[in-house]
Amino acid sequence: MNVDIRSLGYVRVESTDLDQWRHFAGKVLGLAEGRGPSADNLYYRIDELSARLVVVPSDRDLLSCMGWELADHRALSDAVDHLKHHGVSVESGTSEELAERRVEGMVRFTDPWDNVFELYHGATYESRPVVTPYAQTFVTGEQGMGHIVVPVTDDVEALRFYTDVLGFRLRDSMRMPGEFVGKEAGSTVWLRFLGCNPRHHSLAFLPMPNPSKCVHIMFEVEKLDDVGRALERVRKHKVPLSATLGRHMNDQMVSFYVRSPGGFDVEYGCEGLQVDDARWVARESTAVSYWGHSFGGS
Ligand SMILES: Cc1ccc(O)c(O)c1CC[C@@H]1C(=O)CC[C@]2(C)C(=O)CC[C@@H]12
Ligand SMILES: [Fe+2]
Repeated sequence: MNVDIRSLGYVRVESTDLDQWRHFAGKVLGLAEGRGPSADNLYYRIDELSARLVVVPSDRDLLSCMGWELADHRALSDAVDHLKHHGVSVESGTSEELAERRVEGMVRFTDPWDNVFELYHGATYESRPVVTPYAQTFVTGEQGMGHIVVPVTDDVEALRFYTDVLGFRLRDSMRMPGEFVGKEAGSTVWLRFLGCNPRHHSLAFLPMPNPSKCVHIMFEVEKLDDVGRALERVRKHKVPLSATLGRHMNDQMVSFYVRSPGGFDVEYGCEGLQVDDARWVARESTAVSYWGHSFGGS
């Protein structure tokens, strides 16, 4: 009886302006627009899975939920037992929700900071190869769709919840001055990076509230040239750059950050580190990046 999450599977976003998302996801990020069960939503593919990013019409712009993939129905029922044992209230996906997500089974719960997690199994995948608008290949497979950084308010409890209750493994930590996140001067808070597969981190948390309910989501492409070409599209379409190109210290990813229509950032990178749990040692990185990643300056 445990939670055995295999990867970040999908992200659902609420949007007041789907045209803006269509432009951003298709023309800037270069995701492949697909079709899905509802004509009202936007569905994006980056690999064989039917949809990785889904944009749903709403009266607000924010992250709706994250979908985390489990191996099968047995893994999902073990996860539910474990969550209930830890006092988490879990609701089952309705038949409409399963049909919309094209998964066989799904449950939903919120963490103590109102982040919405969906655990699912049995997603559909497509026979036709994905054709992305700029011919880039996304790094997915057992590493999942990428990573996501969510806001929390208690970094100590968040580490306990995501590791002991959700089964993520600690991969790296970064100390931040409390002032930076509105806490007392001289205090320290932790930014933690957590994994569930060979990707260095699939989930991270920042101890600072965020109205969009997400700090960023990250997509990884195979080639540096595809990161550079995406950066040129960002400039061409005058999308606000949140951080310049740089190489992170902990996962060694070369990436940049852009502001999405959801109010959170999208990180777009390549060359992310893969780790082996049997040998990995979680340490404390002492810088955001080896070079670059100037936040708030382009
Ligand atoms: C430090 C780091 C390592 C690997 C990553 O994939 C990654 O996104 C980060 C940066 C995390 C973080 C952020 O996204 C929001 C703005 C933050 C809090 C900073 O101002 C420093 C670290 C940044
Ligand atoms: Fe990131």
